Amino acid sequence: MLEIKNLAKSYDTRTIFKNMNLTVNDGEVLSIVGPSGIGKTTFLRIVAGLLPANDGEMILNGEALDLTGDRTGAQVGVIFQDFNLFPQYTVKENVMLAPQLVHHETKAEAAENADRLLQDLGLTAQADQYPFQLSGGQKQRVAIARALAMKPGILAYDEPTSGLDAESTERVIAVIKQLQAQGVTQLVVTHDLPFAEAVADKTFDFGTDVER
Ligand SMILES: Nc1ncnc2c1ncn2[C@@H]1O[C@H](COP(=O)(O)OP(=O)(O)OP(=O)(O)O)[C@@H](O)[C@H]1O
Repeated sequence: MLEIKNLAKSYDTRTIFKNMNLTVNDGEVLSIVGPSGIGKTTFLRIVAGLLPANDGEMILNGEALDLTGDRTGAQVGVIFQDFNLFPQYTVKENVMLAPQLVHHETKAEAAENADRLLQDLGLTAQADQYPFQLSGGQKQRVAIARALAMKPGILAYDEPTSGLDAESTERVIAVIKQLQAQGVTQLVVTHDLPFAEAVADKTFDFGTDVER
């Protein structure tokens, strides 16, 4: 479960949001919507531990997350819009790298987990390919596999359907639902309302649900 209490963020003197309160239960999918420039990416970067909050708390499965913008743990897995895959590594290597470096998994353990995740996400045939050889939808699923390999308490996606065709969007919906059935808690920042409708258990609207 993710609990957000009284979260606030300003850039200099400009308040982007304040008194933000939110609870996402295990296995729930929360969609985060709102007009352009309202603060969704800012919020996601705070959740990811990349940007400091000015005030508030974020508690994941009973553990307070660092909100100084300098988090070292891997409690939150984030799938960014540009995927940030390592271009010099194969798909499987992309998935294997961080668990070995951060969780000190052996190469054999990391390989076994990567094989399983790639199979779950329909990417077994792409395991030895490089990111430049993949479609947008395949890159998206590699980014999801790579995030899941770190066994995060929550997964957060930034605009996961942007640039995807209808078939790839359907596939992302299927992946999110599959993870939801496994009890994975997920946050989805999106402009795509039909997509939000298809995956979300509940919606947080930055246009109306926060103070500023
Ligand atoms: N580093 C920064 N310094 C100052 N202001 C910023 C900074 N980053 C973002 N902002 C401002 O904060 C506001 C929220 O930006 P943010 O990118 O979070 O919005 P968004 O809801 O994700 O928009 P979009 O849907 O267009 O991506 C915007 O007005 C933006 O100009």
